Amino acid sequence: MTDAAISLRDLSKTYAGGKQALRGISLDVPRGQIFGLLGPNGAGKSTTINILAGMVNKTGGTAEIWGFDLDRDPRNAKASIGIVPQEILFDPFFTPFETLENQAGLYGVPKAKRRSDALLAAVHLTDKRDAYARSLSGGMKRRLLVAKAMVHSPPVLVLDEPTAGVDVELRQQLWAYVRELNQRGVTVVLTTHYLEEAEELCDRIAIINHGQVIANEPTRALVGMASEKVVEVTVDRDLTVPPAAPCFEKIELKGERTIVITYDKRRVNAGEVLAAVTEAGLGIVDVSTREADLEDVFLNLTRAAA
Ligand SMILES: Nc1ncnc2c1ncn2[C@@H]1O[C@H](COP(=O)(O)OP(=O)(O)OP(=O)(O)O)[C@@H](O)[C@H]1O
Repeated sequence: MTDAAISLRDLSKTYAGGKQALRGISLDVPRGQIFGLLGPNGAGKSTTINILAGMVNKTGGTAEIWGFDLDRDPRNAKASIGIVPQEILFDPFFTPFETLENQAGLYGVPKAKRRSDALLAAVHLTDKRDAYARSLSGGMKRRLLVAKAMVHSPPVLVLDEPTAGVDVELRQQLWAYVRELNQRGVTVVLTTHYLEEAEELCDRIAIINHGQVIANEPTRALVGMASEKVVEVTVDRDLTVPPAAPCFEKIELKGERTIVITYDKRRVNAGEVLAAVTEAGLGIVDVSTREADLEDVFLNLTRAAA
């Protein structure tokens, strides 16, 4: 037993048709964090989450949720986790309030301890309390799903691609709520394709590729792993062909006077890159640099492991 919120050891899954979706996933989600699970399509994120949700049976390894082993103590393991699935599935004839009450009933939450109205308020659905679920917008349904996953007050909340297809404003609202829950002590695990969001929101990120963990680091350390940097230089004359230099990994023209240079910060520094521009006979009018972001790291890691 560990004191991690979720602890996976050598978790594997081979589907009935022979597809090996997970090839021995081992990772710990520290308690109290927002943990990101990233990976390209088909990497095994949903399979991992579905195993935790009890919807898919693992074929090897162990999983613990809040210290409870999924095989030996499934009831406590299940009570410790709330899952917001990727797909929106509701009974269209129940209202949001009834949906939450029914779910609380399924989890055996006594009436006196139910918090349906508070949950509806938290996800800004109080004014839809008694509307039919089928009349809710996609975004409202997604918020209701989050509330539904929290009816039994689990210490761990897992969100599978919660903001896919959700507009920017709503995404911000959802993230604000996730942050609020986290501040109140809920450990959050999320899968997302929005790297920027993972970077902004997550304390720690694991990257899965072809059913294996290829990185598992604090977000800052992961972003620091990027070796490429980009510098944008505006020069003093129009160009039709960008200059070349051995220290440039890549160079592109953006408009007539701006060149975008990618360089490897392990090999050269920005001074050398700018000196190469000057040596090409160009005057420098303006410079801006961009730190490599998670996307660069992600592409490098998944490409290297392809
Ligand atoms: N029920 C199933 N039967 C057979 N193969 C499956 C099943 N579910 C998933 N797979 C396969 O297992 C692999 C992992 O899929 P999974 O859905 O876990 O990936 P993912 O990382 O969640 O991707 P996505 O972001 O596209 O949902 C994929 O190759 C997928 O085709």
